[in-house]
Amino acid sequence: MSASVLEPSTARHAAASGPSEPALKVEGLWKIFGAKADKIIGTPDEHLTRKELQSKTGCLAAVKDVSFEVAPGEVFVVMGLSGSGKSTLVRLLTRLIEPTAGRVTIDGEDVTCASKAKLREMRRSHMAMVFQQFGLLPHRKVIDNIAYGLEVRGEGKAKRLARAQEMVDLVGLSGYENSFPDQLSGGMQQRVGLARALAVDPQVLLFDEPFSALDPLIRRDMQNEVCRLHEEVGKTMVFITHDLQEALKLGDRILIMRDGEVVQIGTPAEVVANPADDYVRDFVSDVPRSHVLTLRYVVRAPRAGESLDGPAMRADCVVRDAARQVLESSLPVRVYEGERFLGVVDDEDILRVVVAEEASPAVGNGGAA
Ligand SMILES: Nc1ncnc2c1ncn2[C@@H]1O[C@H](COP(=O)(O)OP(=O)(O)OP(=O)(O)O)[C@@H](O)[C@H]1O
Repeated sequence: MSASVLEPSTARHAAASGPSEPALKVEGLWKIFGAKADKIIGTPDEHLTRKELQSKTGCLAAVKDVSFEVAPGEVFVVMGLSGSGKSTLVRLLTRLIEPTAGRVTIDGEDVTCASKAKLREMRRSHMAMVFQQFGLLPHRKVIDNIAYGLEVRGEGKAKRLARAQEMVDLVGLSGYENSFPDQLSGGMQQRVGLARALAVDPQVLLFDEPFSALDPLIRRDMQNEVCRLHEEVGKTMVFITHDLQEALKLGDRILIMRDGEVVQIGTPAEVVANPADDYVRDFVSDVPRSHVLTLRYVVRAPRAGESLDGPAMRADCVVRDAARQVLESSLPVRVYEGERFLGVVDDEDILRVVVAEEASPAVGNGGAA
C-alpha cells in the first residue's frame, strides 16, 4: 500500500460533507440469467442461495437485490472474488445488460426506464466506462481515440480536438498524440482509455477492473494516476476490482460482494475495523491496521485530571499519519470531528494499534463514532 492511500481526497470530504442528491442510486437491482429468470423474483425462490437456486431452477442469480447510493464526487469501489457479480453489476448500471428487476438512477435520471434514444444520449453524456481491455480503435491515432466520444456526440472537429488535447495533457500523454495504440505500452494505452472517458465530461465514470492486466508497478502508477485525476477533476467514480489493496487505496467507500449479494458497504476504516462477517474478516486479515484506521477508531474519553491542552487533530486522520505528532506531543492529542470534540489519543493508544497489528491481525474497534 503506498502512502497516498492515506491522503484523504477532496471526495472524501465531499462525500462526508452532508446529504445531497446522489450521483448514482441503485435500488433492489437483480440480474438472474436463465430461461425462467423473470419468474423467480417475488416467489420464495428469491431467498435461495445462488447454488440452491441454480440446482432447483437452472437459473443463476448473478446480482441479487443490490442497493447503494454514491455521493457526487465519491469514489465507490465494488470488490469481490471472481464470480461475485461485479462485472454484471457495472454493466447493469448502463444497461449493457438488462436488469431482471430494480432501478438505477444517474444524476436523477432513471436509467432503467429510459427509451433506447434516451439511453444512447445518457451513455454519451452522463457516463463513461474504462475497461480492462482498453477498447481502443487500432487504426485511429491517440488524439482521435480520445476525441471519439465527442465525435459520436456530434461535436465539431476543432472543438473535439481541442478538448482531446486537454485530456492528452491531463493524463500525461503529451507528445504521443499521433501515435497508434499498438505503439504504446499497456499503461499508456490505459491512459488513453482514461482520457477518452474523461473527454466527454461524464457525471459518472465507471471502471471495470481497468488495471488487472497491467504489471504490478504500472498498476500502482495507474492507481496513483486515478487518485491524482480524481483530485483534479473530482468526478464521481465507480470502480470494480477484485484487489483489496486497490479498493482500500482508491475507495471513499467499498461495497463487498459475494455470490451476487452485498456483504458490507463501508469506508476502508469501517470495513477493516468492523468486518461484517468471516468472509470480510478473512479479506482484511492481512491489512496493516495503522495504515487504514483513523483516529476515530482509537479515540477515548479523557481520564480524570488528564490535560486537554494538547494539539488538536481531525478524526479522519489515519493512525499512521497521526503517529508522529501524537508521539512527539507530551500531552494527549485532542480529536475533533468538525467542531465536535470526540476525545483524546495518546502514545499508548497509537502503539496499541501498531503493536496489535504486529502481534495479531484482529484489532477491535476501540471507539468507533
Ligand atoms: N451471460 C451469462 N449467462 C449466465 N451466467 C452468467 C452470464 N454472465 C455472468 N454469469 C455468471 O454470473 C456470475 C457473476 O459473474 P460476473 O462476471 O459478474 O462476476 P465477476 O465478479 O465480475 O467475476 P470476474 O471477476 O471473474 O469477471 C458468475 O457465476 C458468472 O458465471
